[in-house]
Amino acid sequence: MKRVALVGLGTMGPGIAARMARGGLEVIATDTSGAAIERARAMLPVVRTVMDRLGIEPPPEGEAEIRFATGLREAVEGADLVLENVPEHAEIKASVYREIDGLIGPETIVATDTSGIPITKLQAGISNPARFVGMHWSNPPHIIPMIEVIAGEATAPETVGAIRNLIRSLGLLPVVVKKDVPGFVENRVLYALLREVVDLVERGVIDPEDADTCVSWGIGYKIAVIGPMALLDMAGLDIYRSVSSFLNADLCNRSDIAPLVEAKTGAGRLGLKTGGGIYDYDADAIADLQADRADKLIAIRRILEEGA
Ligand SMILES: NC(=O)C1=CN([C@@H]2O[C@H](COP(=O)(O)OP(=O)(O)OC[C@H]3O[C@@H](n4cnc5c(N)ncnc54)[C@H](O)[C@@H]3O)[C@@H](O)[C@H]2O)C=CC1
Ligand SMILES: Cc1ncc(C(=O)O)c(C(=O)O)c1O
Repeated sequence: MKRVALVGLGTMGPGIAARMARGGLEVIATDTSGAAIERARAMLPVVRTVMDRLGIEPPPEGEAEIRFATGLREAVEGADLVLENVPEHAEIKASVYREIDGLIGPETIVATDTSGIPITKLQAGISNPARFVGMHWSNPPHIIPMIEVIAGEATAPETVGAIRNLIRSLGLLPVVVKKDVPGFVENRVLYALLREVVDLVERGVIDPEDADTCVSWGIGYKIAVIGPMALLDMAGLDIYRSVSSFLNADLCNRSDIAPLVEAKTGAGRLGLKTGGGIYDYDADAIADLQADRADKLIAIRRILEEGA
């Protein structure tokens, strides 16, 4: 696999483009928004510096080029892989698949970075579903090494194998999800946690800052080293059995969107990208906050990879 077309340059696209180019893949990236293309172009030096600090080396042939295209036709022409990164709405994704369908060859793989729309549903809108697959990166994609690979009912095993091998060749960690369940694995786990934390904050059990301290220093720090299944063994399955016998029934099980989230999104408070969400952000301090987070993620990743 040599050439990748990346469609969508919002939160995820620029980091993915940079990571793939660092791995030697020629990237042609596009977005319907000219502003998004310019923002992505401007982000590349910062992202490359973070990858340098992570010690992510290019292959002997060197880092590949990233080009920006203003239209889908130019972006996907000659691509071995088209990676779709447009918003998480099935209809928007379907319109992209309809548009590229006539522009790509039978060998081109189309992958989606959907956070959790079933692949079987998305691949129904493409004429070669055997070459369609989920490739779910985690944010920030130039730092987090794990990528989920998900087959839909019509995905060929060779397509899964090709994407898994591609991820390995980039020095990243593919995890093949064996069933096409909504949210796959990473987001099922993350959203179980987020649902509970939002509920606890909403019910006044804890303030947002203390919830973050509790989860980051109590669970997050430990879980980076000891995964949840291994944690069960560390705690003892007898303990888990006793606690879960009364606690499971009391955990949040709401199936709608929490009022706190509806209120914030309704007021346009989407988080960092609008200058405020759960917390408020000073526009001048956002770059420093992101740099500080990148520094810490780099330091933790080095230790996890190399040992203390
Ligand atoms: N934000 C996150 O933390 C993560 C998001 N994802 C998934 O990745 C995908 C992209 O997410 P984000 O980057 O957060 O979205 P975003 O909303 O930040 O960016 C999407 C970009 O797609 C562009 N776009 C819309 N329609 C287009 C079209 N027809 N052709 C080309 N470009 C088009 C928009 O202009 C925008 O720049 C979604 O499916 C999302 O669920 C996956 C992992 C993490
Ligand atoms: C809130 C949220 N939702 C989805 C994702 C994703 O992986 O798709 C993430 C992420 O961190 O990557 C996320 O934080």
